[in-house]
Amino acid sequence: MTTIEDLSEGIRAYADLHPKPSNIQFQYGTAGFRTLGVLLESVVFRVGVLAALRSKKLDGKTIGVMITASHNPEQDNGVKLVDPRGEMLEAAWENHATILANAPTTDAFIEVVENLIKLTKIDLAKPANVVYARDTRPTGLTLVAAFQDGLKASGATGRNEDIKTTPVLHYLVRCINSKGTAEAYGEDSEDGYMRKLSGAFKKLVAGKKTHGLLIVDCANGVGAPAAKRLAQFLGDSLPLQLVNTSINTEGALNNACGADFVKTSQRLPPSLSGVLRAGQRACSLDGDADRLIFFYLDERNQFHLLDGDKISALVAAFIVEQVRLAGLEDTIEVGVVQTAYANGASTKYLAERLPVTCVPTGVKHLHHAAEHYSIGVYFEANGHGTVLFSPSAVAALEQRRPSTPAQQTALNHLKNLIDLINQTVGDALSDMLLVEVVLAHKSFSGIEWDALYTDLPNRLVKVVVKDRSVFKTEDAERRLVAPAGLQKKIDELVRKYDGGRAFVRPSGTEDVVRVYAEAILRPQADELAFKVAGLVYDFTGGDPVARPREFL
Ligand SMILES: CC(=O)N[C@H]1[C@@H](OP(=O)(O)O)O[C@H](CO)[C@@H](O)[C@@H]1O
Ligand SMILES: [Mg+2]
Repeated sequence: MTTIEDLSEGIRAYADLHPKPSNIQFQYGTAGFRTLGVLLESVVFRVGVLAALRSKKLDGKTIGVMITASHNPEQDNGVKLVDPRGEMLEAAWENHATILANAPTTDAFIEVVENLIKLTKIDLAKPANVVYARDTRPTGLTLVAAFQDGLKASGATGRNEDIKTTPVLHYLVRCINSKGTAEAYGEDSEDGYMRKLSGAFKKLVAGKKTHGLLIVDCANGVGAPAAKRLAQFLGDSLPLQLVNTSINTEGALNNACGADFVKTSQRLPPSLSGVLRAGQRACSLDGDADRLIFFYLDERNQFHLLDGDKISALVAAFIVEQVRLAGLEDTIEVGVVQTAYANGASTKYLAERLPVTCVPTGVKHLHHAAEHYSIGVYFEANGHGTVLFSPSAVAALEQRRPSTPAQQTALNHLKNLIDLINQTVGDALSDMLLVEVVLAHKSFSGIEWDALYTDLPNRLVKVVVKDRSVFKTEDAERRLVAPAGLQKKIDELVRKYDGGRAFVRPSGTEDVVRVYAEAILRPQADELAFKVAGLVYDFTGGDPVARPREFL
């Protein structure tokens, strides 16, 4: 496809098979496009064309496309693009994606495509390469077919990876594009990924005791087949017991299981009761296996959550320790990135030990901020995160000539961590191995890990408002600048609570405003959250009749 005319003709041949539903506006948000799966055919078709154009723009580098709605209900689906280094799509192109998705007719779509080509100076003679995968949702196959039509319409070469986890797709993109270069990331296959992770894991835990059987809740999603394969590669180095692995059972995906369920409801998935024993650890993946939450039951069978903040604290402290043991504390600065949803106790624990940055919600913000440290650790409280080693940190590790066996050991550990950690994106399976490495090194069970700091009781509440776009924030979303006057009222409330903190922001993924509150005592955290929720509701003219009863 070398001319605009060819491309327009190609699009015309397929676009009418996937017409845009007339009453819907699509938005490429924090997680790409996401809505009911049956509404997305036109969007994925157009994303096929967009991915081809993005690839041409980048000299034929391979672009990734993942069809998933992560932790959302089974009937939802979504699609997002992955840039050549395995990172999220460049922000300017999110905008192009939204415009393309909303063109009302085939003619209008062709026109915006032509505009995009001119605006971004795309040379259509360049090749286009796209690698794509989907999660286990029932709408996935139909959407893949529509997406493939988008590739055909634009003459792109596609590589179908079928059912894969989101992090594996990101990994593949980076491997394909870095093949044969000095930055070669690995073998571009799922087994290559498994070999890389499990190989590094085995080296890191050699001579250490891992902690018996780890229960893995796979959310009845794509994590199940991936974890099964990983278990084969891990062998005895980390025995896994997989639960919630029914990927073909209708309605099972993310239903009363998975990382989002555990984090949001702060309790054990019912399917694990009677399976998880007191003192034993377990973890939950989300529907596309890029989030991870740990938990355990104490001797009184009380549930304890070990969330993204706890993972961050555990991992950051370990890396700082290894950097010091390697004698590199003056060369390598380890820093942590969080969002406002990080538990206040975690921020305090971390800030006493290393630099901490707070950024707005959404992984791309965390990822970019983490790139500013030589080693940047980032996790959202909900369990999405990873660790980034900058080129300068990698170089420092390579150049370092250790003067003692202890320095040599720490240096080896850090180098193996680079291979263990999926640096393209948060990765539940890679993070699970990372946590197990640190626990093995520290001889920690869930209890000692949990004791690093005590979470402040907290509560997250959704408020449905008429128009969430009137909510504007500043200071990494911790304060409202609009609607005018509301922040002052929130401040007045917060002041009345011991250790109180609360903030309000519009969700980027749902049509709600979120209220977060924490305080020293559980009833106080709840009260503060429901008072702020009530305040937000009333302040924005919420209907008194429909006012949720729990709002105070
Ligand atoms: C409080 C919360 O968990 N918010 C989530 C949620 O964003 P919202 O903008 O809050 O809807 O979805 C994002 C994408 O998955 C995730 O990055 C973020 O952490
Ligand atoms: Mg996810």
